[in-house]
Amino acid sequence: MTGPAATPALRTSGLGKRYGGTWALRDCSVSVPRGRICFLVGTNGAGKSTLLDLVCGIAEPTTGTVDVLGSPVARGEGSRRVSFLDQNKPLFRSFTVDEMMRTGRELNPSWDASLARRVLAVGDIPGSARVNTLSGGHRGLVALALTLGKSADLVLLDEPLAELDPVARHEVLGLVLAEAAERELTVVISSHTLPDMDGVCDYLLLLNQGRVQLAGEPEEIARAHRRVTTVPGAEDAESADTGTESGHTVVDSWQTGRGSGALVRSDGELPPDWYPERVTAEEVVLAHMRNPEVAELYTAAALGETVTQEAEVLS
Ligand SMILES: Nc1ncnc2c1ncn2[C@@H]1O[C@H](COP(=O)(O)OP(=O)(O)OP(=O)(O)O)[C@@H](O)[C@H]1O
Repeated sequence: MTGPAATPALRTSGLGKRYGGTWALRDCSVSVPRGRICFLVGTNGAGKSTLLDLVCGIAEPTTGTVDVLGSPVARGEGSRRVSFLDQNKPLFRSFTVDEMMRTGRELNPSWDASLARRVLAVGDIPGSARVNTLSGGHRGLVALALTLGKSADLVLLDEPLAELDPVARHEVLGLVLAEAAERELTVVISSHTLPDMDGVCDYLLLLNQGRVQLAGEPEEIARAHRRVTTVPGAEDAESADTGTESGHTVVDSWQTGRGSGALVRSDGELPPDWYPERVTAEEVVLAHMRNPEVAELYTAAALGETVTQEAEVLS
């Protein structure tokens, strides 16, 4: 594919951010195609907010570049095509909800009042309510209404669901999904709630200690892994040879009552006395979160221009 549709929504190349002596993000080279709902996951301090700050130009990279919808991002240069919901959900607290929405409309020529209203309706939030009288979850919905109302092509949401109850979370994700289906909207959602990915997420970015560890379509990533169990006397999954020569990598392993278990990345045959089962993307993410030393894995669509030599690529 060539032309604008082939231009990724987001592309980073060798992107890094150092604060003092600490790299918050390092060697990040990934591509997110347009029209995806991408979950950005990782343990606390993994670099998720740092990546979002770099993508929307709030922070300046120490190394590398970011391109959004084919154009390079420069620090402080907000784009009408990108909308960002900060983790702290900044709002004018003395404004009413209606006044906040009016501000959104005045600042954004392509303001989508209907979408903003639908987000507020999730919490039944009255327009006359003052922001400082709302609950944390409802303030989050007001901030989300402002972010989605901007009608941007790339929406970055930093932990938008954290304070929402499960029903509201489900409804908000439904709205995002419907909006993405209707136009070629790309949404990057930073989240710690892995079950929320199910049925919504069609792209996954896992950061671990400031590095990309998994990137691409969750089904492909899940298909590249197996949960194996062994019985007493079989080759122990915990101490098995791993690496490219053996055709599989043990990502995580544990002892069971009768043998051992492991989550393995495999592109070859497994030992005959290992019993493999399919896994979900959520299980794969959890296993990698616990094991930051495991090499990166990219699907073909996620591959940036430069990746480290150890990285594995699914074709
Ligand atoms: N302004 C800053 N000054 C110094 N260090 C920072 C700054 N911002 C982030 N960091 C550090 O960078 C690392 C990554 O932080 P970041 O906020 O990006 O992580 P995160 O994945 O969003 O975490 P969480 O899930 O807890 O929100 C952390 O070690 C953090 O302490």
